[in-house]
Amino acid sequence: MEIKYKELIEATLDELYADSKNDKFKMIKGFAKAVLRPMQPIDFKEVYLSISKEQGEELVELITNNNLKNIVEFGTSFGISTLFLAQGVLETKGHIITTELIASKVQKAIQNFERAGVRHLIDVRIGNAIDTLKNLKGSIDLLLLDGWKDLYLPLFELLKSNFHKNTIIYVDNADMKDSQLFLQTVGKNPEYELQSKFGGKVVLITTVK
Ligand SMILES: C[S@@+](CC[C@H](N)C(=O)[O-])C[C@H]1O[C@@H](n2cnc3c(N)ncnc32)[C@H](O)[C@@H]1O
Repeated sequence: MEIKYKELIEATLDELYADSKNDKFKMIKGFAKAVLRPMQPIDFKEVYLSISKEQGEELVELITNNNLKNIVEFGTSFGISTLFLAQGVLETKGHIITTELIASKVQKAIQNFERAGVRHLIDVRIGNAIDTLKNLKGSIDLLLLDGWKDLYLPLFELLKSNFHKNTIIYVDNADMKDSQLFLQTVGKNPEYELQSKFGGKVVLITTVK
């Protein structure tokens, strides 16, 4: 990766991680809004909810070690995970489609991609992932699932025809209830293999070879 990109991405990530230190307080506000009704993404419009730095660094390795080029991400938030994906595809000469429901988050994510010098690698889609990823053309090498967990199964079904025998599906927050239901369903299919990482926080789904 050119030094120019490496420095810009790392500087942007450092700033974003520093800012995300306030997530805990902002999350309490989000939970408070959801006392009398189910939680909604808008309740967390100020919150990063990002993957950890260790996860991000491992994602970069996953992309470069497996030469993954066509990447789709569900759940952009402010773009932390997308910036790690960008580090990977700078090496493999790939590109990223990422999608986020909350327009204000998308605006900030785009600013972050511009600051990091990688906007040209990222197709950012605003709206419900079920709509924005409908009729997706081309194959997917890596699908990162990191949005609302009840959509993991419908999105997996929607995008299944874009998978190939080496596609990797990265499931974040795999230990949450809805993710577990999704993984139980996929795990029943003998075509797929599940590998747990980060103490069960992440599961990688691959095709049995
Ligand atoms: C856990 S956060 C993503 C964090 C991000 N991947 C990172 O590591 O920086 C989940 C995001 O998914 C978004 N989201 C929830 N439901 C969605 C939907 N139906 N379509 C698109 N995005 C959605 C939320 O607004 C939230 O920003």
